[in-house]
Amino acid sequence: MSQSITLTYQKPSLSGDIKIPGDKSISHRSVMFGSLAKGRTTVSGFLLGEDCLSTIDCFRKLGVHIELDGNDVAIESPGVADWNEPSEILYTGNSGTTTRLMAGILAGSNVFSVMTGDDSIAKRPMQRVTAPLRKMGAKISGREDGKFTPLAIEGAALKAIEYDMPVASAQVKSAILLAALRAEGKTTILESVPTRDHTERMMRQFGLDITSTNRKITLEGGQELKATHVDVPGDISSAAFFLVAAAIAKGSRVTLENVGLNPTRDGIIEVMEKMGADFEIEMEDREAAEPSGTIHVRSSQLTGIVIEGSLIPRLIDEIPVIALLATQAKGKTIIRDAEELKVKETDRITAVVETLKKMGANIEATEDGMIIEGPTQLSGAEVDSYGDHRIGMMASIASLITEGSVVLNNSDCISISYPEFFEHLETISK
Ligand SMILES: O=C(O)C1=C[C@@H](OP(=O)(O)O)[C@@H](O)[C@H](O)C1
Ligand SMILES: C=C(OP(=O)(O)O)C(=O)O
Repeated sequence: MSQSITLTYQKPSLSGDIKIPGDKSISHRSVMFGSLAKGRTTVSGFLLGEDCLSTIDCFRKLGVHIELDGNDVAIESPGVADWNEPSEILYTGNSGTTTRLMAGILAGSNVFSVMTGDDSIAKRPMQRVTAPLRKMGAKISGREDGKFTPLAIEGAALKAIEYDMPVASAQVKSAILLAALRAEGKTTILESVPTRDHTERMMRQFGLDITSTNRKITLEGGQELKATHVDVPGDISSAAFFLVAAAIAKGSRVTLENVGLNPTRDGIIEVMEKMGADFEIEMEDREAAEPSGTIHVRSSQLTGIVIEGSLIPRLIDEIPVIALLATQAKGKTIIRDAEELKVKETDRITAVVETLKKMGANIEATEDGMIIEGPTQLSGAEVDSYGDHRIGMMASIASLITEGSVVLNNSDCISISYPEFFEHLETISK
């Protein structure tokens, strides 16, 4: 039952405050770590997006007791060594993070399990995790020899590896680190480009000894996790939609509270700065595992820039909405080194270019990104989310500045990462 919505705005000036909901990456990890640790872990600020609910569902099937009370979660776990062998298939829905991190967790567990997800997950590459996990001794079988879901994983005794990452991916790094926890010996991971470090930070929060210097991460297997409390900050990838909205809708002034500002995730801030956006950041001045703050943003004149190299992993999920931002910047914006976009929920290079072209943008796809020339007055159009939450939200934000309505088909997928999105859009566009 896919929904279609018509978005009609008279080019409003946006104003008001939004409290950004919990970070998706950190919410997933809070339930994973809380389930690995024996005892009671509590979480506040948890994201109630469908992807994170898929993670909860998987651990419930493994015998972990998980209670939700609004954005608070209480996890009571017997510890990884005493999970139940699930009688049902672990369904990971639309979530790449759940599927890949669970592969690492299940590889070193004591249970046999089968994991599968939706049609989008079925197309996403899994060899990037199954190959290194097999090197560690994991017993994994799967479609096309483990290239795709479904994956069947028989928990096994693992050994440490040294792994030079062939792709810049926090999901791959995290899957290996989670398996390394249960492996004999010291695992070393080498990253050529740094990726989000939420797993490393949370490992420390749960009392583990992990070192990370010069893109080399090491973890000794066999360490015990200590159950704790996790405070999840807001998701900068969700805030990105409203940062861009306020930057491009003339006369806007918007405050975004509770924005996670981990330096491995804040590439969009660097982009906005270079483009000449008008914003201020107030950092939350308390000790926390993950930094966060409030961002005040106003509309301004923007200039096109080049976005490439080590900046890409720091803003990979924000590229759809950054492409929209670039349609309103003067001159050329070039996004390169972003071929990973092709293996997200959909091929995001094609989806972004087709969607913005329908609205009249001057945008072309390249092998590893896109080139956008602005500024362009966008026009209303009928578009599709491609079943991808980030494409659906990008198109919805575009409707704030289009001449005429945007009809968005398949809008329901937005609840994957941001169930309150339309409510928040209403709040600032009234
Ligand atoms: O580790 C994570 O939580 C994530 C890592 C990124 O994926 P890759 O590891 O595939 O780059 C990102 O795109 C995804 O939304 C979440
Ligand atoms: C790519 C994303 O998530 P995942 O890989 O977890 O499906 C995303 O949220 O943009």
